[in-house]
Amino acid sequence: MTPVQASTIPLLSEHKDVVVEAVTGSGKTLAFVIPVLEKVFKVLKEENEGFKKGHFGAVILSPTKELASQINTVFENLLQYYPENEKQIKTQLLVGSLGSAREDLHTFLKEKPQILIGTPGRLLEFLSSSLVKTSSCEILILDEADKLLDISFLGDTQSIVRQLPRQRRTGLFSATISRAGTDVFKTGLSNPVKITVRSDNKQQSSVPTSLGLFYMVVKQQSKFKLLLDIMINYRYKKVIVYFPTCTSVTHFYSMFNYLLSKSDRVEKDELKVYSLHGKLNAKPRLKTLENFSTSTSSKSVLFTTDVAARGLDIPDVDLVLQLDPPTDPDMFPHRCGRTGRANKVGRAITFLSEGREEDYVDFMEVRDISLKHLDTPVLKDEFSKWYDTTVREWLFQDRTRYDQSIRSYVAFVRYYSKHSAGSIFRLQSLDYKALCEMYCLTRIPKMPENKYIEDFPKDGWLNFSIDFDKYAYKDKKKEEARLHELKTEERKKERIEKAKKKKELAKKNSAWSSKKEHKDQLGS
Ligand SMILES: Nc1ncnc2c1ncn2[C@@H]1O[C@H](COP(=O)(O)OP(=O)(O)OP(=O)(O)O)[C@@H](O)[C@H]1O
Repeated sequence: MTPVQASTIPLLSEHKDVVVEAVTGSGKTLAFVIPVLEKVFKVLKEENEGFKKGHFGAVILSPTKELASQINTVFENLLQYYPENEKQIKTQLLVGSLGSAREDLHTFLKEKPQILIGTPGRLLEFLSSSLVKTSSCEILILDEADKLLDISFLGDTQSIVRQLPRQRRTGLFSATISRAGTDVFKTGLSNPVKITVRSDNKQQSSVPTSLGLFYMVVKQQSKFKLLLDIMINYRYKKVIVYFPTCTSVTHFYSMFNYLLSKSDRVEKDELKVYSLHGKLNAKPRLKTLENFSTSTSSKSVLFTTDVAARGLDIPDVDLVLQLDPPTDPDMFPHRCGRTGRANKVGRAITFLSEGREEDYVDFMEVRDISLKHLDTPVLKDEFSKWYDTTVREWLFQDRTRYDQSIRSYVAFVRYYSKHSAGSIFRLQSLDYKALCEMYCLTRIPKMPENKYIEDFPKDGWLNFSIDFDKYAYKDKKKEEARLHELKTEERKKERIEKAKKKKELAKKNSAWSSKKEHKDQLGS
């Protein structure tokens, strides 16, 4: 057993509620999976009939579908070794958009699972059915409990807690549970034992010693270029890259694939890219995660957002790279903790934009997270030129890409304004022109934040311009609509121009005729 398992399993299996804080990758999942199995096993042994129809014995709550699915897999892996002659223990995964709530209910009544694993929204919907009886529930687990108790989930989590019997065990788990403060008691804990497992390095509170935390100071416009350079030139095998928003994942995923296809420094299929974010449906999300986890390419990289920051246990990730720090500093150790798990060595590198963002290092130090400086690799001129040309080539192939760039840029500015460390990540200090360059924009989009831009270029145009009238969509229907709109616009302009000319002429004529009239009057 790992230390957290050795401390937690005996307590939770017996009669204690627990609040467990242990570094990322320290084995918290098995620390609750085993007690849950023991509790269910006891009921099956002691009561001949087992659980009555519509009843279940345990609930495990997780903030994301991916994590819920992973926990379900850990149960399934263990249950493979469960004796066949015993009454079978079954689990059911309850997460939104995998199937309908009705289908979930149907499966529950048919399969009679004793352990329910799900996300708060779907679980709440499920429990609201009169066919589901909660009175036999023996144990409730909140994995990533501080997240489940934050503002986004608290309402649902508490509604679930209220529906379960008071006489039950409760276990709260997270690498950052302290952040939840006294909110932990909103889960109906009774006399809990707090278990804390820190890293050997006393200075790091929530990440293990095997995980090296680094930062690089990078020019805003070079971030993605640098990422590509690192992916091509360094020997990392499995990498997770955190992007600020869902739109930026989509945008850079497409761009990255194009750059790879055009690069003569990467063999075909040598480097495989995956994308995962919260705006994708549950099925493709889970599939992507599985494909990335089992990828056999010599290098694999997952572009994602905070949706894949907590709890995910993907084997052999050796680098986590953050293009920008998360808006919530509590997310930082979770993102980094996707590598350096279970005593394996891992590295997490965070890009900080040159200037004020460098203060983030001291800010994290106060939170017991020490980041070491790494020299930023120098990009070769030849590579840089190739990158710029290839990116423009990609951009001009389809106008949709430009629209996407604008959306990503705007979403980034919104994201930036949400940083809880507002004195470091200031909208006033953002280098908007460099940001436009990174997001492949030739013109600064109209936004209220433009007031912070010194030397605002004429009409917002940056170093190169595009003839937007000729910039086409690849999609035929979209292009037809654009051309139609363009024509309508041209006609409208012509009409306005004509009307203007007519008015001017009328004015001229009236001036002339009134002058003539005046002269005539003088003459007479
Ligand atoms: N007793 C053990 N011996 C060896 N490996 C273990 C043991 N317990 C767990 N592991 C492995 O350690 C890895 C990390 O475990 P787990 O995902 O439970 O970590 P965690 O503490 O929940 O991390 P996080 O805070 O990121 O959610 C897993 O791959 C798991 O299989």
